Amino acid sequence: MVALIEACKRGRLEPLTVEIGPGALALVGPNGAGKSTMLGLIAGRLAPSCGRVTLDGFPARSPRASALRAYVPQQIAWPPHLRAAEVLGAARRMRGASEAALEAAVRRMGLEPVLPKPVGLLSGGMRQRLALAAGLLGEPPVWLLDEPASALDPGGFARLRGWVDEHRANGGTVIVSAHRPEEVEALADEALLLAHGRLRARGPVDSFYRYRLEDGRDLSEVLPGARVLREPVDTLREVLYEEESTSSD
Ligand SMILES: Nc1ncnc2c1ncn2[C@@H]1O[C@H](COP(=O)(O)OP(=O)(O)OP(=O)(O)O)[C@@H](O)[C@H]1O
Repeated sequence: MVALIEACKRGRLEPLTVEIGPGALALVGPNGAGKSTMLGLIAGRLAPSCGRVTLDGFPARSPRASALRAYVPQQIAWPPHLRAAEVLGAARRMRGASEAALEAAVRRMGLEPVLPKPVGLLSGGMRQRLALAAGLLGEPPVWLLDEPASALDPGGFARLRGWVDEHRANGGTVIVSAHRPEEVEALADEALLLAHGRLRARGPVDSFYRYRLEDGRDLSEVLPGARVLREPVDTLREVLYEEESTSSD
């Protein structure tokens, strides 16, 4: 399975070429960097302004590509009176998945106690678990997760991590946007850094800090928020924390 992005989105993402194979790739970068835009392009929710986006050669907006991927956006507005079980049932029918796949997804995310509840009465974390279970049930090869961990408690995060680990061990692809270094380190093997709509760097999570841009400059030279970094850039953790602390100035 290969996702290929040779595309741009006007005003949001400059032209870039990215090939993504099996494994887990984290999209990182400051607010407004273009992470959700990139996920939206791969998810077929956004049309590129130039170029093309394909999954295994199929255009991202084609039905063939949609059968290959699951997309869990940052927020989903379900009608509040729908029960969690009804949301999952609708997702199962839409995906053409089995009852067993639905039950497995419910167990994965620990949703048994909230199945009879209207989604409008669920906590933010439980809604996020529901979004993950509904989005990932049936487990297509490519998972697109937009900040999946932000509302999860440690128990929910451990469940997500376990599911992601198993998917990547089975040869699946996970593309996940995340801000917190501990989430990036837990969920991904590789990180891709976007800033201001441009691809800045890509490298293994555990050696990202030693990554140099193709033009020879250090990461800290092109990320405005990273200017204050100690030299050399020591860890991905440091890059993101410094970016956070300078953006609140
Ligand atoms: N519907 C839209 N129409 C036009 N521009 C948009 C739209 N949604 C987002 N943008 C802009 O596109 C750029 C990239 O936004 P995007 O949501 O992809 O960033 P992000 O990296 O996911 O940010 P965050 O970390 O805040 O979620 C930003 O400048 C944003 O203001």
